[in-house]
Amino acid sequence: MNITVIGAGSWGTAISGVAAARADRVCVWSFDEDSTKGINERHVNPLYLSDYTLPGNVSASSSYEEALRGADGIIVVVPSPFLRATIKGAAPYILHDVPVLCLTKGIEEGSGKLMSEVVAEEIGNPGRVAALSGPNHAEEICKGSLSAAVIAAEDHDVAEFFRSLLISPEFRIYVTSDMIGIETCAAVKNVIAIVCGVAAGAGYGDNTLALIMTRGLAEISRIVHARGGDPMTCMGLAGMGDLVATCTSPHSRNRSFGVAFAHGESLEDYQRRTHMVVEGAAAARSTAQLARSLGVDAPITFALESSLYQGVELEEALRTLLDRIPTEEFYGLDL
Ligand SMILES: NC(=O)C1=CN([C@@H]2O[C@H](COP(=O)(O)OP(=O)(O)OC[C@H]3O[C@@H](n4cnc5c(N)ncnc54)[C@H](O)[C@@H]3O)[C@@H](O)[C@H]2O)C=CC1
Ligand SMILES: O=C(CO)COP(=O)(O)O
Repeated sequence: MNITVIGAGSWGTAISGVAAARADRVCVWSFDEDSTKGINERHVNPLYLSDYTLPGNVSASSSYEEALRGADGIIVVVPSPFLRATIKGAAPYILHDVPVLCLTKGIEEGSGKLMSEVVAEEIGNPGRVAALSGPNHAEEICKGSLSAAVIAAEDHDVAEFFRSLLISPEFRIYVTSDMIGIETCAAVKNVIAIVCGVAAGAGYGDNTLALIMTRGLAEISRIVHARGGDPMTCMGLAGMGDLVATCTSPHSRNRSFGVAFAHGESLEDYQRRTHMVVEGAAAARSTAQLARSLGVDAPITFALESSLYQGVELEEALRTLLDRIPTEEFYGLDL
């Protein structure tokens, strides 16, 4: 079986190694020529997870045509800001019935579309597109550290195809049909993780962290419900599981950026310094747009959006949050 992974960042590199255990051949499409060269010559991606040696049946290419030739299954894992353009470029080489699994976490700005919806729009035949999410820091997955994820698909056979490709004793994979739920959780938890980082950077304690995570989960649930997903999904791996991992882990780029932002570093400087994506920064804007269009109250997201993009000082954004009068613990959804 031949698998193509589109995207050679940290998660693309780690998932290539996971897929290589069952596939005969894995070919990674990489935007960066240095990654392509490193993987083909030394089985190492010099830009991401550079201390991880990929299995010998993983190769790389910067050509869509070459990377996608003969693919029996495709995994898409490019950061959300580049997803549509990348899939548009790859689409002519993707056959109509090949199953596709989307690992990107985000919401498209402007359209409010989920990542699998963007992929399906560009390649057609939406029933063959699935999504995977969960608490899965690439740094731990590539070391075989015990983890779990959930795959969502409309078509159970598509979910099973990818589950049997990726499952192992170290990587437990559950399935669900709630694509909206898991993909919305995946995008919005990154926003909440930045705010947790901001609070930690500003000197707040663990009670505050728990407060932001819990009210963040309520915010995510309201958006999932309004978008047509199942709020119970928020209690699972893609919801609470990933929220806990991202809001507390030193591996999280979103949390780390929040800490740096509280200390005065700009988003641009942080991304240049780390050359990694901070998905929650893009998601703060796209989630806020989506919440407004759905008429959902999303105060934590609105506060981050205002200080990242509308020139509102961080202290003022936090004060706006704290000035809210606590009322009913749950509102706006049928939990
Ligand atoms: N890193 C992780 O542990 C996890 C990441 N994810 C998600 O996976 C997705 C990919 O993230 P990472 O692999 O972490 O990325 P990364 O931050 O490690 O790397 C950035 C990637 O963007 C690529 N890139 C830069 N400019 C580009 C362009 N113009 N067009 C196309 N690609 C370009 C780079 O080549 C590189 O592959 C994100 O949505 C992220 O939220 C999900 C679970 C775990
Ligand atoms: O989604 C992730 C872990 O599940 C990765 O989170 P960060 O992008 O914050 O590192």
